[in-house]
Amino acid sequence: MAARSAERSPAARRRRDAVGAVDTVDTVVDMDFSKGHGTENDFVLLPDLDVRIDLEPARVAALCDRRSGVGADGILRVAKAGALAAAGVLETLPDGVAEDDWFMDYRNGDGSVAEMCGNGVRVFAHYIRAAGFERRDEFVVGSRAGGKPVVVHRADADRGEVTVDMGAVRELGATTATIDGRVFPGIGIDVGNPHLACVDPHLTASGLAALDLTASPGYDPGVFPQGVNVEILTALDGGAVDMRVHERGVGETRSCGTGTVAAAAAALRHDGADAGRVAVRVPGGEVLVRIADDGTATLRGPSVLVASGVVSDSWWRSLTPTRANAGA
Ligand SMILES: N[C@@H](CCC[C@H](N)C(=O)O)C(=O)O
Repeated sequence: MAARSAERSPAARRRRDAVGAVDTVDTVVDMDFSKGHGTENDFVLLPDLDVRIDLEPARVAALCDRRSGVGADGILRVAKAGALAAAGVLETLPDGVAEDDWFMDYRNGDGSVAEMCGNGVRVFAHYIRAAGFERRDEFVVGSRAGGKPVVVHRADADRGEVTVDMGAVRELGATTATIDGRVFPGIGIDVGNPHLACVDPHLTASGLAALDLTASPGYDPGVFPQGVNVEILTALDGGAVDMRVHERGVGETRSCGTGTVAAAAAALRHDGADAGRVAVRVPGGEVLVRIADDGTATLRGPSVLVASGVVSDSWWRSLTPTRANAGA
């Protein structure tokens, strides 16, 4: 997966040096953060317009830890795409992303980088509006999977509602997932990041709720060499499905935006349709997915900003003694 190896590449370092950009190691003091969620898929948002925060994996994991950190499924660094490229965080600007576009620099809770996060884009867009960084209702949020146009329907201090143009939904073919000791047929789906969506027509909402998703589902690494997010769902009934998800780099989460798009595509395909509108119920709420005839999708749903604060500078520096505390 290109996005994972693009961090701090020699080419990116050369460009950063050429433009005299700041290094991202420990030049930030007392980091501001906000905490938000989209259907209970929760994130720590780090406004970092000058790209000074060193988001090395161990620090991301520590910040996301639910007992010893702030606690979240992932981190959303808030910056402009051009600033991230200048700092060497992005090697190149992804398709459809301009230097002046906002960029959601997403990290999973285990510190790994992922190409895209559908709920993250919704919360990111709500946050930059609520925080006053952006005034428009329609703009592009960059991700490693390309530019994602958003429409902000509502952006109050705490509540938001956002539609994301998720772009192309690409089927990767039939495969299986092993969940809770059972093998489920499913299809691989690329929504910018990899998914394996399994529709089980015999599954009821209560049967779905009873499945044990604590262990990582089994999958074919030949089909998903970079790992995969696995969705298990009921068949379409009255335009809606129930879904649970086990996310790559996180574990079970209460919602996954890209996962709901993959689930909607799989549910429609199971019904013999290519396009349509699907309400996807997840443990953390409900979102609406529309898949168009041209194979692109939109995702609409709520966003909530619940808190803001400051990360202790001494705690943050204590996380990486070899770098942050060198000489201290
Ligand atoms: N929760 C996200 C997806 C986050 C990335 C995923 N875990 C991966 O590694 O691909 C969403 O809302 O889409």
